[in-house]
Amino acid sequence: MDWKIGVIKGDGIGPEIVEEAMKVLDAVARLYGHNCQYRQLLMGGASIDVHGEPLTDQMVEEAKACDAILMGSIGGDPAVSPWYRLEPSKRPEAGLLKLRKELGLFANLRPAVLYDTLKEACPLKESITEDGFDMMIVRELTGGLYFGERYTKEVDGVRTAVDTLTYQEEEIRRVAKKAFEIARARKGKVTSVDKANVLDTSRLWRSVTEEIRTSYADVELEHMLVDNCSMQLVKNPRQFDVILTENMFGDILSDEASMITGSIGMLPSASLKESDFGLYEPSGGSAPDIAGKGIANPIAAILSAAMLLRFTFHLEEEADCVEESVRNVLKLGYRTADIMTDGKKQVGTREMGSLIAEGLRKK
Ligand SMILES: NC(=O)C1=CN([C@@H]2O[C@H](COP(=O)(O)OP(=O)(O)OC[C@H]3O[C@@H](n4cnc5c(N)ncnc54)[C@H](O)[C@@H]3O)[C@@H](O)[C@H]2O)C=CC1
Ligand SMILES: CC(C)CC(=O)C(=O)O
Ligand SMILES: [Mg+2]
Repeated sequence: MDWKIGVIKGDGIGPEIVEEAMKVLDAVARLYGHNCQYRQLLMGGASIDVHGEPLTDQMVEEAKACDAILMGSIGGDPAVSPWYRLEPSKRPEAGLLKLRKELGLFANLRPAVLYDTLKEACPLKESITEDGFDMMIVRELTGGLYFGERYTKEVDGVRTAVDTLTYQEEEIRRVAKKAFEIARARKGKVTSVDKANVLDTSRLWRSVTEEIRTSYADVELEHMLVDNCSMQLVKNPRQFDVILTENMFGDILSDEASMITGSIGMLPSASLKESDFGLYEPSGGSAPDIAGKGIANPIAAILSAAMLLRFTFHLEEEADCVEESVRNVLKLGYRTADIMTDGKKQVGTREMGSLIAEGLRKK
């Protein structure tokens, strides 16, 4: 099979971890006889440096011409980076939001799995983690607060900022359907997370998810308020199968879920639409605090590449092969700094990528 993959290395640790994901994709392609071609695309700070804007229209067109996009992360440290002296619509994050919107990637899948081998890296107590957990967060990605009208202006001499949270029923319906489909292929439970005791958008969210449930009699639906959900994630993460939620709640809850797997460096993601096209990226950011040190964990990027094989190309065996190699390398005791615990072997970004690429075994 021919793979035409757009690669956005991005900023900070982005290039370091994407190179390891490409190393693994190249190795899988060799093992299974696929032809992998990359097209480098610019976005975020890297694009600002060249084009003066975080994502050009030409990049969007080039991205659309690919089968899938593999991405690192974008952005810098706002306290020091010159990118944050630009107006907000010209900053790195605006490029990412534009890309998600232009490509219509409304469903962001963020799987949070506690590997047996990483229990020691999990900050939760043993009685909570002993049986592990495996959840999928389905986050709405192209609506809500991140895409509403926003401005800051003086009102009666007082600086006033406004962000708008809007959802239309169709935006909720399509992502809810995805969540129910995914739950059906897993343990059959959707927890829809909202703030329906306060927000109108959440009350609409509840009502639409209730409508969708009628087409999925085999899937259980429960509703949970977001503040309670953030607590339940650390109290009893095993209760969750699929968490369905809106854009900002999903952004926050998925970072929390990542930490209980050991590190944000472990959490991949897939951003999907109705077709097979998808954008695959780690859930975390560009980690400017560790960029250039060769210590970032590339596993989230590598597992994102596995999701690319599964969701865009429907190559289950190849995706399993990558995930299996990640599990084996962890079992052998190799750890990057963020998941390092006593008695394990600490390795850097490139070594971790090489171990996973070299550990691939055809089934
Ligand atoms: N999708 C994207 O491209 C995203 C970009 N960002 C951007 O990233 C920049 C930094 O944001 P932060 O709030 O610091 O979040 P962050 O996720 O980049 O970092 C938070 C903490 O996690 C650590 N970390 C993240 N990924 C890691 C990895 N692979 N291995 C080891 N440790 C890792 C960092 O070192 C840091 O201590 C900002 O400019 C932000 O806007 C943030 C989130 C998502
Ligand atoms: C940088 C933001 C626009 C996005 C974000 O934090 C995320 O997708 O996790
Ligand atoms: Mg985030």
